[in-house]
Amino acid sequence: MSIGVSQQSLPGLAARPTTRPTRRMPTTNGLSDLTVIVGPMKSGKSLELISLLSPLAYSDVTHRVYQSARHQRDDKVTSRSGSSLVTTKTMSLEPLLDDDVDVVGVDEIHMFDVADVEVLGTLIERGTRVVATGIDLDHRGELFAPVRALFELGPQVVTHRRAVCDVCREFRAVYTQVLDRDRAFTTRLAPSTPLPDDGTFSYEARCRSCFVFPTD
Ligand SMILES: Nc1ncnc2c1ncn2[C@@H]1O[C@H](COP(=O)(O)OP(=O)(O)O)[C@@H](O)[C@H]1O
Ligand SMILES: Cc1cn([C@H]2C[C@H](O)[C@@H](COP(=O)(O)O)O2)c(=O)[nH]c1=O
Repeated sequence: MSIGVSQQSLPGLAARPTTRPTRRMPTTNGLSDLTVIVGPMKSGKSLELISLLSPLAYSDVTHRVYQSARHQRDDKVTSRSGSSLVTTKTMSLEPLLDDDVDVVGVDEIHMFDVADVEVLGTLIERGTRVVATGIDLDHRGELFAPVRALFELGPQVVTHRRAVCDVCREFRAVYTQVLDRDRAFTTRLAPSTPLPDDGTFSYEARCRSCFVFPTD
């Protein structure tokens, strides 16, 4: 025979605390601990970052968006499709360690240093949700060191975006071709060299067949 007895009525059992934990985990639009968005230029990385983070402006979720100050095309995260985010430009992510927000967005992660990615790792351990975007492959077609460091943090969500190849028009561009006066720039610069987008070079999204790899 079973007798239905509520826990509260059992002698000797202390009443359960009804107060909530002090640090409330906010609802963050389904954001994981670390979300990484990569792909060539023009593949919609900024568009996706804006789509994920712009609704937070209407919520109680504390958040900030950073972009490398080495990126000179815009003064904030701006998608070619037109939308943008309020953004702080910075050379280093270290000052983020003095802040405590629920969500951090970082654009142009490939223009930061590996030490900056370590800062993101610390924030994630503290419970901050991080969304980082940038191009994964450099002018040589090789992985940027900070992007590699980001993958080594074990992101819960990785989105690899493709663009339309600016040469053959197939929707399979994974590389970014750097052009110097309309000709493929084939000099092999030092790994992870940030390149300006101020008119010095122009850039095309290209597929594996159309990308010109460095020759020297
Ligand atoms: N070659 C291309 N392939 C895909 N989209 C392109 C291309 N050229 C221009 N666009 C436009 O750019 C938008 C994506 O731009 P953006 O969000 O700034 O990308 P990213 O941040 O990856 O450089 C697309 O939605 C499309 O409107
Ligand atoms: C190929 C390549 C590009 N960059 C720079 C050029 C731009 O400032 C950004 C990418 O801009 P996006 O449209 O927001 O993707 O990166 C670079 O530094 N190094 C490179 O090899």
